[in-house]
Amino acid sequence: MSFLLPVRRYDEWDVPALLAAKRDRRVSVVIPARDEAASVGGVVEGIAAAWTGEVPLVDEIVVIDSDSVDETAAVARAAGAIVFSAKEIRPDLGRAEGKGEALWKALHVVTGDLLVFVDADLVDWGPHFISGLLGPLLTNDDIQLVKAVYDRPMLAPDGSQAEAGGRVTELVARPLLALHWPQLGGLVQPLSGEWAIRRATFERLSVPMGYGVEIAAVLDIAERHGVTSIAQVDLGRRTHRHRRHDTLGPMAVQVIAAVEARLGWRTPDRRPDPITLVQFDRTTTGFVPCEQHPDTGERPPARSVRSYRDDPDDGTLGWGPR
Ligand SMILES: O=c1ccn([C@@H]2O[C@H](COP(=O)(O)OP(=O)(O)O[C@H]3O[C@H](CO)[C@@H](O)[C@H](O)[C@H]3O)[C@@H](O)[C@H]2O)c(=O)[nH]1
Ligand SMILES: O=C(O)[C@H](O)COP(=O)(O)O
Repeated sequence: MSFLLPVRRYDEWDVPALLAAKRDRRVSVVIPARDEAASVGGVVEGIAAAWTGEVPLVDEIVVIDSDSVDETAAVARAAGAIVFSAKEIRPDLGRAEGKGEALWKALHVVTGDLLVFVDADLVDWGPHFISGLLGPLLTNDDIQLVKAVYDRPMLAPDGSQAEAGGRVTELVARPLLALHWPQLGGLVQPLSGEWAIRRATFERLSVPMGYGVEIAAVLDIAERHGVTSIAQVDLGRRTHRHRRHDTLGPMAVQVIAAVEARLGWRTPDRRPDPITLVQFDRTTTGFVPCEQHPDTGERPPARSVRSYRDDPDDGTLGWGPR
C-alpha cells in the first residue's frame, strides 16, 4: 500500500488563473478566535491587504469570537473583519464552547461557496496561505478538502527553535490513523488548522464542538468522497502560540472521541456523558489533581438544522430537524 498522498506547492497556481477560476463563486475566510487579541489583528490585516482590494480573491473575512474575555472582537473589527459572537449566532440552537462550535456556527452567517479556515494565533505565516489553499478547490471539482502542510517548529519562550511542534498530531492523530485508516497515513498535517472546503460539503458533516473538528472532517470526507478528494498544499512554514498540557490533554481527548465516534465505538451525541480528564500539578504539598471535562459532543450537519439558510433538511442526512 502506498502511504503517499501528493503534496502540491502553494505557488503552483498564479493569481490571475485563480481569479479566473473563481468565476462568480464567493470565498469566505473564517477565523475562529478565543482570546487572540494579540494576534488576530495581524492575521485579518494580512489577508485583507492581499486579497480584498485590487486582487479580490476573498469576498469576506469573518472572525467568530468564541467566548473571548479579551479584546479579540474589537481588535478584529478594527482590522477590517466582520465579527460575530459564536454564542449569539442562532441562539435558538443552544450554545457550546469550542473551536468546532465556532466553525459550525459560522455556517449560519457566512456567505461563501468556498470556506477557508485560518487560526487566529498565527505568528509566522503569509497571505499565500489563502491562495494556496484555494488553488485545488478552485481548479479541480473533484477536490472537497484542502489541508495546509508546513514546517511547524516549536518555539521556546525566548523565540528560539526548541524541537518539532505538533505534539497532538504526532502522539495522537497520526498513531490513530496508522491503526485504523492507514490509507490516510500520507496526510502530512492531519490536524492543521488552516484548511479549505466547499460549503456544500462542510454543511453535510457532523461537526465535533471542540478540537475534534479537523480529524472528523478528514475522516468523513475520505469516507464519503474518497482519499483522493483531499488535497495537501505546502505553505512553507508556520509558527503559532503553543498550548500547555492542560489544553493539549483535553484536545487529545476530543480528537480521540471524534475518532471513536467514526469507528462506531461511541455515539456522537449532542450531549454525551461527561468525561473527566485528571492531570496533576506539583505543589509544595505534593501532587494536586486538576479535573477537566472536555466536551465530546457533535453538532448535526448544518443542512439538517431547522431554518438553515431557509433550506430545510431534504431528508437525506439522517439527523432530522432539531
Ligand atoms: O474554544 C475555542 C478554542 C480555540 N479556538 C480558536 O481555534 C484556533 C486553534 O486553537 P488552538 O488552541 O490554537 O489550537 P492548536 O494548539 O493550534 O491545535 C491544532 O490542532 C487542533 C486540533 O485539531 C486544531 O483545531 C488547531 O487548529 C490546530 O492548530 C485558534 O484561533 C483559537 O483561538 C476557538 O475559537 N475556540
Ligand atoms: O497540532 C498539534 O499537534 C497541537 O496544536 C500542538 O501543537 P504544538 O506542539 O506545536 O504546540
